[in-house]
Amino acid sequence: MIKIQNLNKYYGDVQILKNVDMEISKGEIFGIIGHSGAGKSTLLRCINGLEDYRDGSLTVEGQEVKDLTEKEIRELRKNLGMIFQHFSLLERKTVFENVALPLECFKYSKAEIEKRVMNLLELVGLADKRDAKPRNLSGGQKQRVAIARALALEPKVLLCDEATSALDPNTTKSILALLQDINEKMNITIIVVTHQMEVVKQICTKVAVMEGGRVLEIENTEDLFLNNTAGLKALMGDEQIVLPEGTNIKIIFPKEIANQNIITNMARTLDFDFNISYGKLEKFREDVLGSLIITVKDHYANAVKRYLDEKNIKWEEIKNDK
Ligand SMILES: Nc1ncnc2c1ncn2[C@@H]1O[C@H](COP(=O)(O)OP(=O)(O)OP(=O)(O)O)[C@@H](O)[C@H]1O
Repeated sequence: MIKIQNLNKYYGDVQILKNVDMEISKGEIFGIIGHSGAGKSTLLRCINGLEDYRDGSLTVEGQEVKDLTEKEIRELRKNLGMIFQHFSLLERKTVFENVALPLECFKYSKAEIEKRVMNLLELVGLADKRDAKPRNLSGGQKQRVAIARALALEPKVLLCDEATSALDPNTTKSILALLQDINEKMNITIIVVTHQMEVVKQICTKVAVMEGGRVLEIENTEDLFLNNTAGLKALMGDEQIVLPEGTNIKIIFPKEIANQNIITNMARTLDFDFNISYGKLEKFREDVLGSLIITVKDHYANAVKRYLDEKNIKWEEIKNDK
C-alpha cells in the first residue's frame, strides 16, 4: 500500500531523513516510534505530499508522491485522513460543522453531509454533542471529533501524528480502542507516529523504530518486546545488570510459557542454586512476556542450557566484564 525506498529529505543542507526504507501493508496498524527530532512527523508529511523529498521513492498505491500534479495531490489527501496532537478543530464551528468541513470542500449535497456526519458522530460516540463547540469538550472528545472529520471522505489510510500525546492515560486508552475499532470495522490502514511505547504496545501490529532520521529496525510489535531488540534498547535504554561472577543466562519468555514455573522446575530437576540478576516482565495486551537473567556457577551452565534447549525455551548467554 505504501512503499518507501531509500528516501532522503533535506532542510537546506541538513539531512533530516536518511535512507529510509519501509513498507506498510493494507489493513495494518503501523507504528513509527522514536525520540523527539527523529524525523517521524517529517516522514508522515512526505507521505501525504506536504513535504517533498530529494531522492528515493515513496509510493502510495503505486503512485510516486513527488511526481503527482496539484490535482492528484488533492485526490491523494482525500485518501489519507490525518489527526494531530492538538486536534486542529475550528473553535467557532460546532462539532457537526467541523466534521462537515471536508465534505463541503468537496461539494457533497446537504442530505449526504447530514447522513455521513451523523453516522461518523455515532461511530465516535458523540452524536449528542453535534451542536457543541469544541471549547465545551474534553481533550478526548475533541480528538474524537477530529477522528470523525478525518474519516469524512472515506480515506484508505489514517495518519495519526502524536494523536494521544496531549491526553491522560485513560483517555489515551479509549482513543486507541476507537482507532482499533475503526481499523477492524472499516479496514482502514492506520499509521501511528508516537514517542509513547504504550501506544505501540496497545495497538500496533508492526513498528518502525527511528532515530536521527534513520530507521533502526522494523519489527512485529510482539517481537520487539520479546527479543528486547537493539531498537527497543535505543528507545528505552538498556539497564540490564549482570553479576561479575558465574555464567549469566538470559531466559526469554514468550507468551505461551510466561506463566509456567520454568525456573523453579529447572532448579528442582537439576538441583542447583542460582541468582536472579535481572528481570523484566512486560504486560503485552492480554499476556505477560519478557526475560529474566539468572546467574549460575560456571560448571552448571551447560546443564542449564541443555535443559532450556530440551524445553524449547529461548536463551542467550550474557557476557559479564570479568
Ligand atoms: N521546516 C523545518 N525546517 C528545518 N528543520 C526542520 C523543519 N521541520 C523539522 N525540522 C527538523 O527536522 C528534524 C526532525 O523533525 P520531526 O518533527 O520530523 O521529528 P519528530 O521525530 O516528529 O519529533 P517531534 O515528535 O519532536 O516532532 C528535527 O531536527 C527538526 O528540528
